Amino acid sequence: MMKIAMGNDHSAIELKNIIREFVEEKGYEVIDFGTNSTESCDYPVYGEKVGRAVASGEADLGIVICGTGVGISLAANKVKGVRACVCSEPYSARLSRMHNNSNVLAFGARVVGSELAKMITEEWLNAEFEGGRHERRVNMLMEIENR
Ligand SMILES: O=C[C@H](O)[C@H](O)[C@H](O)COP(=O)(O)O
Repeated sequence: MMKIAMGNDHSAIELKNIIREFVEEKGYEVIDFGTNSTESCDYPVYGEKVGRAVASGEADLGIVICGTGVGISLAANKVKGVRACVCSEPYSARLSRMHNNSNVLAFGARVVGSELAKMITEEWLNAEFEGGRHERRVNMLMEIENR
């Protein structure tokens, strides 16, 4: 069973729970790194947790949610091996896997509604990396981490 690491800040608990259920219904196992408290917290903590879970192989993919998706995706992207992207619509979400082999999806709980978030998630999960010319470019991206 494929494992999805999920993380969010205080702004995104409700949406995280909706997406968690949606993803579980599709047959994925979710590792929930929180937060599950409505108390104000700091998104870098949860973005890093999800990034490390994906980079280490503990999870196959990750989904992170904060107010805009920006801060928590920046945090996940600081972890070596992570390619996180903020997507507010399904087309970019799909192409981020097909061309960029993204391994963490981010969106904003204050930006997208729950139905749009489900569509974004579904397109992303169903897409596959195309390889070919994109493989060279993704390898170039990852080489930046070694310089
Ligand atoms: O990129 C950052 C996120 O959107 C945060 O969710 C946001 O900055 C939190 O804002 P506040 O502390 O005002 O709820």
